[in-house]
Amino acid sequence: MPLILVIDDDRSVQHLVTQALKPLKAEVLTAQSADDGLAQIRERSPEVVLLDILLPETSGLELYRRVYDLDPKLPIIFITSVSSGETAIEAIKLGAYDYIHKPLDVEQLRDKVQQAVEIRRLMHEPVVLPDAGTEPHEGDLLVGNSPEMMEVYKGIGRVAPQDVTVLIRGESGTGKELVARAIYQHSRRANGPFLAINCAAIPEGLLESELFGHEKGAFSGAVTTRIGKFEQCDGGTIFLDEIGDMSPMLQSKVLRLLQERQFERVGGNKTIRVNVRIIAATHRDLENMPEEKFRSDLYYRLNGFVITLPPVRDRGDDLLILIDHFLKRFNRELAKQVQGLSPEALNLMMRYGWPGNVRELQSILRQAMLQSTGPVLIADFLPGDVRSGRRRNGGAAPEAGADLNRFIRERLEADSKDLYAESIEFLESALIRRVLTATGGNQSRASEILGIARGSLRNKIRSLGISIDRVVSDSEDEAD
Ligand SMILES: Nc1ncnc2c1ncn2[C@@H]1O[C@H](COP(=O)(O)OP(=O)(O)OP(=O)(O)O)[C@@H](O)[C@H]1O
Repeated sequence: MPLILVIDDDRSVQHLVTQALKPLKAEVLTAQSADDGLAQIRERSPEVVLLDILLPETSGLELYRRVYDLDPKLPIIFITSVSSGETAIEAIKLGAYDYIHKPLDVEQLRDKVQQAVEIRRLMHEPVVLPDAGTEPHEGDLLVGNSPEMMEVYKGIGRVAPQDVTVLIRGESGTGKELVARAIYQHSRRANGPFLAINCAAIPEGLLESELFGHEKGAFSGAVTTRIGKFEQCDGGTIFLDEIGDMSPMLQSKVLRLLQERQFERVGGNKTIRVNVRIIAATHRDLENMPEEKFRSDLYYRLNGFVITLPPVRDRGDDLLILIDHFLKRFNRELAKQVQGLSPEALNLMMRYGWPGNVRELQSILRQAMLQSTGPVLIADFLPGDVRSGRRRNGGAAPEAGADLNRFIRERLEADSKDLYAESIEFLESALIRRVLTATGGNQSRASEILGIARGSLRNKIRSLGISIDRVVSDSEDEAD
């Protein structure tokens, strides 16, 4: 339950905030003076503070500085009136999270508080890299020790202390946000601010102003100047999630920021210089997007350091480790005593393609555990998609990327008598599909890469029953 503190001498504001935040199931603390507010911050450690900018005796800005000294990463939302708008801008420049005008709009208040709670979680909740199998007492553990995940941990370790831009790639739910947080927390900017923007979630027209701010009167509705996230995050780290969904016009503004560290607010002509580290993420295949969708110069600029998260179906036995990890966690959280999965349930989980990756695994296990009554989780509690053995992610991809170990294990369980030939065929099929995906179905290019004659590639494609159209359309689906 989030803990929110309101510091305002006006009891009607305290009451309104308490009522407004009820749907968030938040506990709301109230303070009428600066001293009371500071005392509660020390004693109760709220997650977000709503602070009246016009407090009697102390100015809100002065109190902000004192709160900042106590906890520089505590998100503060100022409650302002139109007449105190300039002070609010000042506060944002000093690093306050946001501000909201009186009379308070309940929906807007709820949204801002929710976002602030999330930002606090991203900044404070530690991401722990695996270390000799110990489970941390707090925070999120990055689970898995497949070679692909080892590369990810190595990448985080290598890039975090360097002050460079990072691009995190991977399908939805593979842990890109977790990796971004880990980089931030292990960086030299760990004590500075961290802000996250999902570029796909904000309408195109609003994103520019959200990121770069705007001047008063820049467009109808711009009644006051607004400080954008880049300016607010000066000295810190910004996580641009789903950067592949950003419009080309904004891409060029981001490119300039990366190259020259400067920009102008919307409708402004004053050049503003900032020092922000960008961590970007995408599930899209940026290099194969047409120029009018994603600028290649930005792609090359972002591509300096890339961390690629593999899909769960390509992580081999990591799936078992992830299942074990979430079983333990949900046993704790849901007060259950599930010890494991029945062989049938486990087999179905291993065969499933996990298109939603770790996030989907988490939610399926949680749902199943909520329903389970005994110590063993049986297949009946798994959703239809998993039970039906459908792979849901387009047919070719799991086969192309599937794990050899898992294949061998399944064939051993099936008591195969031709495992050598079956495994070679499996490998050949996966390899050829993968290379054809990379070349967009171009067989000449694929035969060059593979180092085999075009004729023998054609024969293999035929004998292995590979459909070029299918491979290409599946790779396009993945990019969508
Ligand atoms: N290796 C991992 N170990 C433990 N938990 C993980 C791992 N990877 C992801 N998770 C968990 O899975 C969920 C999804 O992760 P996250 O939000 O980082 O994915 P994402 O790639 O950013 O997703 P999207 O592209 O949809 O935004 C989170 O709850 C995260 O904590």
